[in-house]
Amino acid sequence: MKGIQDYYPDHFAHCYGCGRLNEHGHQIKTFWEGEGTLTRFVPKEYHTAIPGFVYGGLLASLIDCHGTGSAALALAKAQGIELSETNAPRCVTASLQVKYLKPTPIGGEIVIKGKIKEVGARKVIVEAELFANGVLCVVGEVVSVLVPDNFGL
Ligand SMILES: CCCCCCCCCCCCCC(=O)SCCNC(=O)CCNC(=O)[C@H](O)C(C)(C)COP(=O)(O)OP(=O)(O)OC[C@H]1O[C@@H](n2cnc3c(N)ncnc32)[C@H](O)[C@@H]1OP(=O)(O)O
Repeated sequence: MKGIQDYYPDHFAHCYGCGRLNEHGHQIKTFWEGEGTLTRFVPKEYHTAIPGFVYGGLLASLIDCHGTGSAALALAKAQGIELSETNAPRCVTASLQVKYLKPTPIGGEIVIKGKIKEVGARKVIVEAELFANGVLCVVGEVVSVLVPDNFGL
């Protein structure tokens, strides 16, 4: 199953967190799950803060790119955009807030769930919850803004 990131134009697909063309990056995929969004990620041993627990910066980056992916999904839905390899909205992070509620263990899958709080013409606010082994460890809020398709070209 494809994530929204599989539809980003190539020139927007190099992000360290979510770019499918960044061989060194996380390459996360974000999907709709009901009215919410979903991203899964399995941390490696080297994503360590202290042995056994995930580095917080990695968790922030997962919430960041889950937020921009969720925002792109929400804009596509709100604006009736049919996703294709040359046609997907692309959002950039304007603001990222993260609260670490509990240490996040390494070992097993992380699940990030997103709730679309607000969708405007260009701005989307996404609330995120990050779970490890079913336990809520981190919450966040991402403000994303649509970038023009020719940005950087
Ligand atoms: C380095 C990457 C650069 C971009 C690459 C794009 C390619 C994709 C790559 C993907 C990488 C993936 C992830 C990464 O790592 S992205 C890397 C980290 N992010 C950045 O470098 C973004 C840098 N900032 C900007 O480029 C501009 O400031 C943006 C584009 C964000 C807005 O400037 P722009 O002039 O376009 O917009 P606007 O002023 O008309 O405002 C529009 C709406 O947004 C609201 N708002 C604005 N700022 C904030 C804020 N801080 N908090 C809350 N809200 C904010 C504003 O009130 C308004 O709301 P409303 O009044 O409509 O309700």
